[in-house]
Amino acid sequence: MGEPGGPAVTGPAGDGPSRRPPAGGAPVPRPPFLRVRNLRTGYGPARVLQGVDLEVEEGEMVAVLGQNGAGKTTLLRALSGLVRGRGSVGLRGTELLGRAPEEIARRGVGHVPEGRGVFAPLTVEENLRVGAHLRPGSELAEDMRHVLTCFPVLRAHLSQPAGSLSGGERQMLAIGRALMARPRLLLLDEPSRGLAPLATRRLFDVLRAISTHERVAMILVEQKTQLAAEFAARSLVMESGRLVTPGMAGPPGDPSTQGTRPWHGSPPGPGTWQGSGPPSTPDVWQGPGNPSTPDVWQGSGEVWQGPPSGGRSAPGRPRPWGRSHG
Ligand SMILES: Nc1ncnc2c1ncn2[C@@H]1O[C@H](COP(=O)(O)OP(=O)(O)OP(=O)(O)O)[C@@H](O)[C@H]1O
Repeated sequence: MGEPGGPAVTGPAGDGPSRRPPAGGAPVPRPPFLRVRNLRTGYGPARVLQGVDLEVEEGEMVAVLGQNGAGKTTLLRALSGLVRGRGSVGLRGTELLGRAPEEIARRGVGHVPEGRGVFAPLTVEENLRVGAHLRPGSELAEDMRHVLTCFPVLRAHLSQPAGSLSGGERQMLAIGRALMARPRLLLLDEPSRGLAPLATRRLFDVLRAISTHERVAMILVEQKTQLAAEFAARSLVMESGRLVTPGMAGPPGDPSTQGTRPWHGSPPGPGTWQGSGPPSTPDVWQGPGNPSTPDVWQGSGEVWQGPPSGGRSAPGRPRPWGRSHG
């Protein structure tokens, strides 16, 4: 069951990274397009997600990698409301947890599940129309044109049953059907499954173009890790029910986050925290030892040693801890 009374997600939706500053003041950071906090869920007594934290910006493609059974599919299901979660999932400032899957879809979340889910007896065109059932009819022709521009190969098969398509064509149809709903966030579960490397590259090219030019955020669950990492703006790994960034060091003494990022919580002692990332995807470091007064470190591709000996460090101001190595 979701937690409607969970942490409030506030702030207006919009395009830029920050709101207009109050007269004479610094810009107020806008909440990220998607902000997931401490998301937990499972199946019956089995806990799968143990506290996922994730932020995705508008138009950003994030790859989620990890071992079989790590919980990647479960994460996508929780985000689209197919399994109930606890914690917080904020989309453009609106809490999604506790809402029905159809309402989440209506709010702009498209989910392409694993396995090329298409309606095999329906034609390609009928499948696409089904995808548009949440949208006004007058836009259907325009959306259809758009999808066929993204996946021109489907045009030749419009009146053919979807069940007769090749694996790659079915995958394109499944994604095309999701696009018909004009999602702002697209959840893609192993879209490359069964595709040859060249076909995967072509598909990822199309996805990246959609994310870049139409500002559709994407969470791409993939087993083809290298290729996914090449196309995505960021890669995260599902580990022990949490999302971590490969190659980043957490606070020493915390085995659950050792060598990983992001990390939230009180550090057990001075150590090294490594962060990186473009300014549009700030890294948050909370501490030291007092979660109520978080320090915010905004990533700049540098590596900083910490934690600070005390006090807060605002972005752009000198930090009380030094740069260690780059
Ligand atoms: N419907 C379900 N009922 C019970 N357990 C489930 C269900 N779906 C998944 N699980 C279990 O939840 C855990 C996570 O599964 P999930 O499918 O999310 O992993 P995954 O990372 O996507 O794996 P893969 O890469 O193999 O697809 C696994 O242990 C799996 O057996």
